[in-house]
Formats: sequence, structure tokens, C-alpha cells
Amino acid sequence: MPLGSSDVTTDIILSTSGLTKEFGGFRAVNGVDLNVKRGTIHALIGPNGAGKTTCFNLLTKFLPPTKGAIVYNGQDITREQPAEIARKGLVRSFQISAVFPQLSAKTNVRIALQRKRGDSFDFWRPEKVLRELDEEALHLLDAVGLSAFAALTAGELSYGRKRALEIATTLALDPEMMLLDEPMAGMGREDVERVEALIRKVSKNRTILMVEHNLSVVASLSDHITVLARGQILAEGDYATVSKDPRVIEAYIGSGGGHGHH
Ligand SMILES: Nc1ncnc2c1ncn2[C@@H]1O[C@H](COP(=O)(O)OP(=O)(O)OP(=O)(O)O)[C@@H](O)[C@H]1O
Repeated sequence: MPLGSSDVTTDIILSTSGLTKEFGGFRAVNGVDLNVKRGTIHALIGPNGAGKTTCFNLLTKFLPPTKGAIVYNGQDITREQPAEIARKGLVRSFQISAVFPQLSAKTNVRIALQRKRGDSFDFWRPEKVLRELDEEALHLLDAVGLSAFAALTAGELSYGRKRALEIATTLALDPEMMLLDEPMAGMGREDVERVEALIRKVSKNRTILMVEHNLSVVASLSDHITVLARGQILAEGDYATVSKDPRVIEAYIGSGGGHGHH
């Protein structure tokens, strides 16, 4: 094999071919060929109903595809379960339910660390091990700007800080690739700025794929953008390229957000 040709494949960490999901004959995702480059922040955008969430749920294995394949690090993961791909380093974040509201921020992160070690039910850990885990948890909380809130329960944290905590619990699993589902949803401007900086920080040495509606966040964070419309890829490229693509503009205007274009 000539030098360089292997780079083309190893450069791609996650890819899909012909990825399709039908709901009772309706194709919510229709033949999507997605290629996510290793080490990049890749955004999946598109107007309402474009199929972003469905596509995301296929990638995270929350839904089985009707047709097509998903390959992660050269391995076919099309038929695998979420826990199996998580063990391979592909982890979905921002599942609010993954955080226990009555437990402290520190304990939440410690539980994630214990889960990573596979001993979450090991209540009789010697105190020394627990201390080590606590230290590691504090280190992770510090990394997401939550060191001052370690003792608060997750339920007491503001919305943006809850999301930062979710990132900390995801980082505890040390994922190679993180899948983020609308990380900025429901956030005020201050939280958006904080979480944006956090995503940029944790993206070092990682790959991130996110579905995000906030286009200014997409513009400032993404290396590469895939625009979906009607279940298919409409355009791809950096923000400057896709945002001036007439088909993209038309798709966004055409979807109209319920303002009477259709
Ligand atoms: N479980 C389901 N059963 C039937 N139809 C579904 C189901 N899930 C999604 N759809 C349909 O598939 C299409 C794509 O939906 P999806 O939620 O993936 O789009 P989206 O791009 O995430 O939209 P939004 O930006 O509004 O969240 C929509 O027409 C939706 O009604």
C-alpha cells in the first residue's frame, strides 16, 4: 500500500455509509455518508425536522438503523449497544439523567470514575482507594471550573453548571470521542460562553461530534459542519462555506420555523 493512503482511513475516526432510519415508511435519515475526522469538532446542523436527532440517536446506538453501517476506528459498530461503544471510547454526554441530583458534585464524578474501573457496586472499597478517587474527582471538577461547588448536590447547581458536571462525569470515562446532544440547549448567554470554552478545552486530544442549534456556537467551535435537510446531507464544510451556500440558506428559510413560508 503506498504511503499516505492508509492515512486517509485512520484520519477518519467515525464514519457512516448509507445510514438510513425509517419510521413506518418515512425516511427520517436517508442514506447519510458521514465522515468525522480524528481530533476535530464536527457539528451536525440543519432546519427543524432535518433528521439531526435521529442521526445522533443512530450514532449513539440509541436507535437501530434500518439500513447502512457505522464504523468507529475501523470497527463496524452498527449492531453494538451503547455500553459496548462506550467501552471502545465513544461516549455520549448530556444525558441529564446520568447525574444524580441528590448526590454531591464530587460523588457524581467519583461514581463515574468507579464505573470506568468497573467497580460501581464495590461499597467496601478501602478508604485509601476512596480518597484517591475523591482526589481524581476533584481534579476533574477543577478542569470544568466546578472546584468551588464540589460539595453542593447536583440538584443545587445552575443549569450551565449541571452541564459542566455532566462533562466532568463524561471525562471521567476518558472518552476518545464525545457525542454532544445540543450542549447549549436552554442556556443563558453566560452559561453558553462558559460551556463553549469548556468544550474547546476538552476537545484537545479528542474528537467531538455535536448537534447544536445555536449557530454562533457552531460558527465559533466547529472545524467541520455537516448540514442535514430532509434526512440527507445538503452541504459540508467550514462555517464560512456552508453559511453562504444558497441551498443551506434556502433550507433554513424554507423551514421557516413556523413563520408562514410554507
Ligand atoms: N420515533 C419517531 N417516529 C416517527 N417519526 C419520527 C420519530 N422520530 C423522528 N421522527 C420524524 O423524523 C423527522 C426527523 O426528526 P428529527 O427529530 O431527527 O429531526 P431534527 O433535525 O432533530 O429536528 P429538530 O431540529 O426539530 O429537533 C421528523 O419529521 C420527525 O417527525
